[in-house]
Amino acid sequence: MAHLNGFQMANSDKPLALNPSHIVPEHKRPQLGRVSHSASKIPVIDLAGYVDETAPAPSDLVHQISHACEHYGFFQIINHGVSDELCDRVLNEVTLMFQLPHQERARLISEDPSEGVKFLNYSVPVDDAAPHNKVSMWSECANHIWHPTYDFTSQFPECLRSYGEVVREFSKELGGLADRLLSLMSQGLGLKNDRLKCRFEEEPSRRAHANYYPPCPDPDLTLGLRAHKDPIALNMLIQSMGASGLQVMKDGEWIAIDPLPNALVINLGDQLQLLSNGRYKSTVHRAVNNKDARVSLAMFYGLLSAVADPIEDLVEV
Ligand SMILES: O=C(O)CCC(=O)C(=O)O
Ligand SMILES: [Fe+2]
Repeated sequence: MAHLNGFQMANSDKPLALNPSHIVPEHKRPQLGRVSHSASKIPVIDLAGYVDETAPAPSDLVHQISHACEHYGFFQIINHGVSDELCDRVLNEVTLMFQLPHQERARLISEDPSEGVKFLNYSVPVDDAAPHNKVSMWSECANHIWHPTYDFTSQFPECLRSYGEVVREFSKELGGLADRLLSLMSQGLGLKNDRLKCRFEEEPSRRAHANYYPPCPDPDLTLGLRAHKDPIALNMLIQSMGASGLQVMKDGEWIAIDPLPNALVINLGDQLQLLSNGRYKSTVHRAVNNKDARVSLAMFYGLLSAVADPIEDLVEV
């Protein structure tokens, strides 16, 4: 079987080739021909001019954010204040990281949740009715903590140095962006600007997932990431231009979030759904494959523990 540019998963002793472990049972395949690629189906919100999260935002902007959070749980943002040049450099470094010799990545495979950085190859059930039948996802993930100020890369191995440098720079920017988004989301819930931010600062969790989806000879038979909701509060994601892979379930239909120049994809996870007392939605999404490689970097932010209770002011008594 033809090898795919010689890419080798970190957990494998052979170059990657499509084999039975990757093949999704027929009734759970992505049916790519049925996916909607209509750009207008997921909101695109322009943050131009919104720089100070401590000041009240224009009511139209607050409305756009709360509408997207309530009805979609997903949106894209443009003019978000993170330079295009930096986003390009980050995505380039993600690509280079997955071009490291597979032995170097294999050394960083770990089950230890406290590990600073680890590589993962997922093998997961895709059908609730058959929880023991696992399918290998056609993807690899590098998972590490991030922080806007503290040097989280000091424990990174030498081979991730240049990735570490750029992702630190990016994390500074994303810390500020998270503050602005949480301020808008708080205002959308009728709360004080800093209400959500203060809640997260009690016990913050920040993890990054750098995802690599290798070129796939038959994307219709595989999944990059199975359908899931993110358990955390907020995800801020950049994706490579070109191949489209991220898809969102809306009204029973899969909708592709095709890469949009200079945009970040924002989605809410289960914690924000709970904190907002169900007003904001955590939405099912998945990643599918292409004949070409795709990369993304998901920056997750939320609370360390699962959230049980909504923000007090949102509970009617
Ligand atoms: O690669 C993507 O676009 C999806 C990533 C994602 O859903 C995740 O890391 O949880
Ligand atoms: Fe996700």
